[in-house]
Amino acid sequence: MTTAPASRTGTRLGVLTRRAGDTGLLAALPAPIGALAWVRNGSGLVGWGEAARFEISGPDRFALADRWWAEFTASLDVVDEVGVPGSGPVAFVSLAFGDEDRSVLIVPEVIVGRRGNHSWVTTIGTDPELPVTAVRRPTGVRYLDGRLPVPAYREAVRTAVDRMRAGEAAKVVLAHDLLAVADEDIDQRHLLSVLARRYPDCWAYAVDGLIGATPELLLRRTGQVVDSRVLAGTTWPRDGLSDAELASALLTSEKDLDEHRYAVRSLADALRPYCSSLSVDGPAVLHLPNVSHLSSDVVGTLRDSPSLLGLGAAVHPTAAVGGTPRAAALAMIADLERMDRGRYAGPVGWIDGSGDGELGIALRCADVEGRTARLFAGCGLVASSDPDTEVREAHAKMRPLREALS
Ligand SMILES: C=C(O[C@@H]1C=C(C(=O)O)C=C[C@H]1O)C(=O)O
Repeated sequence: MTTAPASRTGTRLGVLTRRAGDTGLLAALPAPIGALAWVRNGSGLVGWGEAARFEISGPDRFALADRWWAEFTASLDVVDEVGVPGSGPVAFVSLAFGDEDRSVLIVPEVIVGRRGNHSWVTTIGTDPELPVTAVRRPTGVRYLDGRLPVPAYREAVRTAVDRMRAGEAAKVVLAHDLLAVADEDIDQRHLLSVLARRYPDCWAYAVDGLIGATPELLLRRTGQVVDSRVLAGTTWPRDGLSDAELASALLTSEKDLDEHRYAVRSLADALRPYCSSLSVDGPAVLHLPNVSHLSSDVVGTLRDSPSLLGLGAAVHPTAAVGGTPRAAALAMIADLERMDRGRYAGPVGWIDGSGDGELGIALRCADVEGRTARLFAGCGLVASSDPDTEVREAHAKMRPLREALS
């Protein structure tokens, strides 16, 4: 399914990027819904309003989104007084994990950006000049089963482990969901600001109601350089263990190292054909307040100038969120999860008019609509995984959103 660009037809849209004072990104968001964000350690982009929207589903979603963005940017009159990645026209991107669900690109009317010493405001078309309303915290939040409640998830993990022991796949990532319902419509800015404050090393994001803070960078393109942060292999704070003890447990766990190797290999193998050089640095341990992960950084020099979405099509889904071999793992996910992942575990981030941008993996997130938030979390499984441990790991991964909703 394709929908036509919803840009204002007939006239060329004007885009103006001007330097601005550094006033804080998330605090600029004017309204409780419709937040667009990609923020880490106080830098990044936020946006609001919609100058254009493109929705798509199907196996060609990356290519069709890419083509739409190229055509859309070619139709703009751009004045960019800053000239860094993220200035000028930007689309916020949130693509579905699978072929069936809806993917979306949104071009805001207003973007506020910060990168290094640069701060700017971009307007696309007209600035709606919305007054900033007060941020409201959600009240009366209660939790309900999602499509795959915990007992059914535990059983799905058990079955996946049995099937991997029988040789069906080496790694598969299974996820489950949970519903949170508040008394009133949830203010997306509250979730974003709590996530950004408690998880400053993650990328706090919001696109069309999908709100989260991901520690995993699928791909970033900055000119000819492409890089990625691959995570797989997880533990979490317990029994008073220090960070050093958690790190040494992870770095010596064959199960976690296996999970990690599959994920790095899937990303690096898919990226290598596009690169004249590619290096992998890791694994090291990334400590977050709720979990610690094995983490590897991959950096490549691009041979030509493939677009970020084109590269995304080549690497998604990595074995961090799919499995190994990919086709067998995806078949097992469809068979055992029996829920739509929607945009969870899909690429999320932004692209600009010169082909630069950042796509994270949409983890540690909730799909927010009105009073309801649908939370997701998943775990990489290998033949030696234990169902109860994986259920606890998924619980730890939902903690950021539960904290933000409480
Ligand atoms: C699937 C998720 O996380 C992924 C799975 C991990 C693991 O199994 O160790 C670690 C990081 C992510 O790549 C999630 O957070 O929902």
